[in-house]
Amino acid sequence: NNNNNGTVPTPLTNYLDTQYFGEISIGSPAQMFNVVFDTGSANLWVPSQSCSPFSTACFTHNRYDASQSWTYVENGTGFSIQYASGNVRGFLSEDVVMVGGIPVVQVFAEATSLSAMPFIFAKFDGVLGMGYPNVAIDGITPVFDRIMSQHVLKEEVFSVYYSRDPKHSPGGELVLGGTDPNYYTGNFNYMDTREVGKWEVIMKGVSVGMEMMFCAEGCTAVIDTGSSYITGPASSVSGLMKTLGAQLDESGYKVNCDTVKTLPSVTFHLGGQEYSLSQEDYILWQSQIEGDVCTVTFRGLDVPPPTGPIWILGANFIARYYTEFDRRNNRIGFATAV
Ligand SMILES: CC(C)(C)OC(=O)N[C@@H]1CNC[C@H](C(=O)N(Cc2cccc(Cl)c2Cl)C2CC2)C1
Repeated sequence: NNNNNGTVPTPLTNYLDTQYFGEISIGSPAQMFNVVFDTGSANLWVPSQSCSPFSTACFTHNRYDASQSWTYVENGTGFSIQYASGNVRGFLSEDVVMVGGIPVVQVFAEATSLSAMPFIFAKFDGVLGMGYPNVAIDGITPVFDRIMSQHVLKEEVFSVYYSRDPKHSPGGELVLGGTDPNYYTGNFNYMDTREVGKWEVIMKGVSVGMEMMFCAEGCTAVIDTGSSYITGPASSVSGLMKTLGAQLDESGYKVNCDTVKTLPSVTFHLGGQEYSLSQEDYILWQSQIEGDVCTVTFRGLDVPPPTGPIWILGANFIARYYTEFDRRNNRIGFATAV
């Protein structure tokens, strides 16, 4: 619903503070899909009606049926994405995609095979990449670029609000064309992207409490709306966890819930500003039968050069800092989220 001031809001659902997704439609008549708006990638894919019966992850999600859409255009080019955590394979199709009520004729991928890991845990059906065209696989023009070329947006930016409380409604909001003052306070602090073509910035350090501990000589931080957590080089994260007294077990780093209130804040030095996360921002506190479990929402991930070493600031960072992605000026802005 383009409320005529050139900004288009899409409400997001928050699933356990780890998955934030919104609804789009593909085809005529509209076939609905829940997608993650992912700044770390630049392709749109959804499960296909023709996915293999052995792909469990496919059958537990909404699937696109080309035969039911009269605006479908065949393409058939092969498609595959290799994620760190799994892979997606399929073929390209073209149809009308509606995002926030804006129609675009879009080339997207019909996924015919989805690796069970991690997609059986996905509450969303697919991914709508909000990255730059040069990140797009098969050189497909991304959705946001197709929307920008329609000149319907007030500004060539999009903004993301992620709620921190799964009971809060809405669980989040994507705004195309501007920002939503209902979800942030104070001013935006902007920093240029490290290079044109990726939603990443130069980070000047990571401190724990008052002590600068990592990335003191500078490193790269990817601002990734499609990642649940914060990841950093495995050696740095394990050093950080030792400082927090966290133990690594099969499902991540855990701390004793009794110690949570004494934990130090972790601060990311970006663009001349300090962005701190306190313990309630980076601890996932789950009350379970056998007692409370407190997970530290940081993960070690070694991304090989030339891309890495990098830190990835995901949903738990964005939930604290409302984020504006500015394609006009190739910069990212942060304001304190409400
Ligand atoms: C190189 C290239 C392939 C472009 O890299 C990427 O696409 N990199 C993507 C960067 N953003 C996060 C993406 C991701 O990890 N998932 C999986 C995921 C994330 C959170 C929770 C769940 Cl359940 C899942 Cl399945 C996609 C859903 C966004 C990978």
